[in-house]
Amino acid sequence: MTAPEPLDARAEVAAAVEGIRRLARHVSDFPQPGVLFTDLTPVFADGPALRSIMRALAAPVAGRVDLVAGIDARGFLLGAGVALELGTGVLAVRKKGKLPPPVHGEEYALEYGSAALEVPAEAIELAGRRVLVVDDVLATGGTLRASVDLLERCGAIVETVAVVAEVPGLGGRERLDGVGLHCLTTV
Ligand SMILES: O=P(O)(O)OC[C@H]1O[C@H](OP(=O)(O)OP(=O)(O)O)[C@H](O)[C@@H]1O
Ligand SMILES: Nc1ncnc2[nH]cnc12
Repeated sequence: MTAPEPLDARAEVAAAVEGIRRLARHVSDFPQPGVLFTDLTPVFADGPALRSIMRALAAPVAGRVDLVAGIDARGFLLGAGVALELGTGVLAVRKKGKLPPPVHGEEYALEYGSAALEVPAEAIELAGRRVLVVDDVLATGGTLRASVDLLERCGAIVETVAVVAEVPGLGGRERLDGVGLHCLTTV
């Protein structure tokens, strides 16, 4: 049996979910036919909702991580705020070609295409670091699976993957089998 979350974490999750449900936008056939796109930018533009989200993502791992990894690009909006809540630094996990060499990289497929993510190979010590990975949306799980694999290849210990919203029915949760997943809500 897992220990219950502290009361304040539950309150933050409830406030965050209310903001997400109220403000998230769903757009058909974007960025390509057949995709129902979940746009969280109106949620992040709301001060109280953004604050609740930062706190809700941070609370379960307080004291258990020493680095937050934000995924390019929407995960960047969350990464720095969550890191400030936790008192850690933030790592930008960047799309291919944005970081100077040397880098470690990982290719992946997502709901509407393929891409690659990179982190610095030497400039930041990742071996033994306990990392919280944050992003806005979990869909097929390709992005977060690649992020976890990349960070673990660099010697990091991924404590938890935290996302604001999960798009159900695309296999993302299954793709992250074996990884601690904290998802605030489904959309
Ligand atoms: O679970 P998946 O199928 O991998 O999809 C989820 C990813 O897709 C979106 O990013 P996108 O690649 O569109 O990049 P962006 O943040 O630059 O818009 C989203 O921010 C996640 O990172
Ligand atoms: N349906 C979706 N909505 C928002 N972001 C996504 N990334 C991948 N699939 C997505």
